[in-house]
Amino acid sequence: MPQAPLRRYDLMLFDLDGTLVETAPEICDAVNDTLLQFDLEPVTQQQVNDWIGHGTRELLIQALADRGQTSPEAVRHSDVFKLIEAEFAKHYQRRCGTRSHLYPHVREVLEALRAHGVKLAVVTNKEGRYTQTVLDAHALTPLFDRVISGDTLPVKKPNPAAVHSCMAQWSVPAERTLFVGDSSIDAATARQAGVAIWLLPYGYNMGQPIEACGPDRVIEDFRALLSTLAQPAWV
Ligand SMILES: O=C(O)COP(=O)(O)O
Repeated sequence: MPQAPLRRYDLMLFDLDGTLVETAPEICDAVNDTLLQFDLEPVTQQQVNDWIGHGTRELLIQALADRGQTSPEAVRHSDVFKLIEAEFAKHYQRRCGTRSHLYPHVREVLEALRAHGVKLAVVTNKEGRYTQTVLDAHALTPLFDRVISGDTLPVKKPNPAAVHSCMAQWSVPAERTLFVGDSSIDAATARQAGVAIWLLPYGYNMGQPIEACGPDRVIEDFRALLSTLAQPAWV
């Protein structure tokens, strides 16, 4: 009889920005390219870091509201926003891959998890057009079985729909599913889905300490995920 593979989880879901890839520097570049084009003052890297989490479109709205001294709501409903967003998309496309990089050991760990038969998915609030650009810039697309972006489903994180959808696709129960992220949004998503959550401390958590999110584990090093491969299902 073939032996069941030794692994604690059958499905792992990964946040993108701040978990797999450090993206903030080039997002900041693309935002500031856009602001400059529309005669607005630049924003700082720290502001951009703290705005990451609700999607790149939302981040652009925050930046425009901050620089234009208006509310995000006013930006969202302004006639010119569509035009500015289209320009931003061009800048981001151009900047993507110039100052982003995979965090240490990400590729080797994902490859090892795949080799052990773990299903891997990206669950990000980044819009699909930008997610694809980042994944392609770092040759990550072939490593994932599924990618769910902020606009793939009618709802985004912290709604647990993306997690439930992946669990249903491969018939994996909650106790065999792990979410890996960097923010309170990821923690809330995992909790609402009833799955375990491990957080990396080096990403973007809107300026808050990661321990405050109450994760099952904080892992300093991506290689900690490999420990799940040495465990039988009942651990
Ligand atoms: O683009 C964002 O703001 C968030 O992206 P993330 O969900 O991958 O952290």
